[in-house]
Amino acid sequence: MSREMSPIEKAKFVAAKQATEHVESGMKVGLGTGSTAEWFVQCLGEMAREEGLKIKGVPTSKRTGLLAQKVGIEVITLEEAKWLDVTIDGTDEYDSDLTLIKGGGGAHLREKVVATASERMIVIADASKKVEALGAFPLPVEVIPFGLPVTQGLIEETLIGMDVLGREVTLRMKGDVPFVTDEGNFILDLHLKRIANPRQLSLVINQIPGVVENGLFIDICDAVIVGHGDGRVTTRDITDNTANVVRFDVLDDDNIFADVAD
Ligand SMILES: O=C[C@H](O)[C@H](O)[C@H](O)COP(=O)(O)O
Repeated sequence: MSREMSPIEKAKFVAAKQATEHVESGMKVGLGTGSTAEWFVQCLGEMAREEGLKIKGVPTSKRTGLLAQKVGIEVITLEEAKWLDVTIDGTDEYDSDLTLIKGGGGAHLREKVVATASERMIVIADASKKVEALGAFPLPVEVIPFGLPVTQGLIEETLIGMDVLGREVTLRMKGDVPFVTDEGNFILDLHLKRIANPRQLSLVINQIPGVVENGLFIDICDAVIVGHGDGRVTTRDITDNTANVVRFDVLDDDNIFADVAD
């Protein structure tokens, strides 16, 4: 399978494959959204079919829910699960504190709810998602459709006082109409270029009437598993005792991971 992949797809795949090490039968698992998370769901499906893995999955989007059912994963709601052992999800950006920008696929609201209802959140990503400062990727903000121009105006006004490099705010479109989230809301993308203080920005944005949730994930992500185009996987876990130590694993031709450094 991996031989025909582009380097970027291979990077996503190896990160997703490595993340399955954190899943075992009996667990309740949050299933992220996006192209990297889809690899993870596919891997779990394969384990369910070939190794009898039995988990209950809580999808973070309708799209992921459909895929999970298709590959043979039992899907339950968050209400049924109440609490999850782990959530595995992709990201659009992450920094050295494991603060994230998510929502490139418009799913960050449900993703944040699911991740915060989980014992651990593990992010899977290709190496291009690592940034020195967050903000090159536009920050998605989910807003209710009612009074959209008012909410957008308040966000624009608020950004004037914030330490960011760009201040353009655009309504996300799907063709000729606004993109609509699974919760029936719209997305405003904030083109900030560089966010000096993500925590302050997140608090201020979420105070604005009409805003449901922004795409900054702060103090939520516990570990990032980064895949590389050559099959290497780098893990950064801020919750274990070896915090900040990077582990390198190598994917050999038979898809077997072996530690080569600690
Ligand atoms: O709304 C979408 C999610 O936050 C995704 O996890 C994020 O956009 C990353 O997606 P991908 O793995 O396709 O880059």
